Amino acid sequence: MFKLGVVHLGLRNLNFTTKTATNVKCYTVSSVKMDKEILEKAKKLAGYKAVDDNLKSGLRVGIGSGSTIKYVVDRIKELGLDVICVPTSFQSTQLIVNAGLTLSDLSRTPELDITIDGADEVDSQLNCIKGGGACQLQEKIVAAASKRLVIVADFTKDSQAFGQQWKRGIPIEVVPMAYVPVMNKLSSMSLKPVLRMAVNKAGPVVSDNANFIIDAQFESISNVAELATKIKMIPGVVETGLFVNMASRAYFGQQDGTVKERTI
Ligand SMILES: O=C[C@H](O)[C@H](O)[C@H](O)COP(=O)(O)O
Repeated sequence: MFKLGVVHLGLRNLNFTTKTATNVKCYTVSSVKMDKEILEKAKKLAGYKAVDDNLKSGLRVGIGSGSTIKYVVDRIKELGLDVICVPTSFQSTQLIVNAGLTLSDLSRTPELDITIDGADEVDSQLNCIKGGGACQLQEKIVAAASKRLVIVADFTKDSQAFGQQWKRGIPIEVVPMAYVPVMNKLSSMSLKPVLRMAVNKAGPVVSDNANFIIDAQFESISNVAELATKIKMIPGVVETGLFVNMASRAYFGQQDGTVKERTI
């Protein structure tokens, strides 16, 4: 008799089995811990290198959201860089404030030199799937106000084509009263929409903008730009987690302690 379970590693899930038979691979508590340590190290490597290569005092910087961006903020603080920071979520605002960095917003700083942000999956053209933490709306607005978008991620986010690594679908932010018709439209486009449910709260995830999140699972995507436009055109959709032709460079922290860079 096998039992299936999921261990949550930040926004990433690691499937594992427990067993009563001897031929089943079993992830022990220590191997799961090691896996998390490797991922955290890779995130830190990417975050630190992105700051070292791209930031200097005086810049106006969009600060992304998620677990990797923490290391970007840590490095900015460590180097004592005097940058103006515009957040992309409640979490990002807290990171900036707790680090004692200069907090601004798009009303006071509408044009940014650069945004550094995480991603759930990055393809060979640096298109990204974002929104695993439900922050894609503000992230896209801030990235669009920036001259450059730089992605920081661990090696598990690095793909040739979408779906190779990220299995949870495209995060889509919707106005709550529209979620059923939006899900029906997505189904008619051969996507499999799932309303994202909250943990430690009854009911759905509610975004920083008081919207719901639908995760639209897919088999494959032949034209990312076309799909992003089609989804965005559905009434009730506020934003999608498809970031097409926005990023110009990505840093992927590797297991061996190096950082892989991709630039277009
Ligand atoms: O909504 C969340 C954001 O798009 C994150 O940047 C993305 O999910 C990557 O997060 P993490 O750095 O935790 O993998």
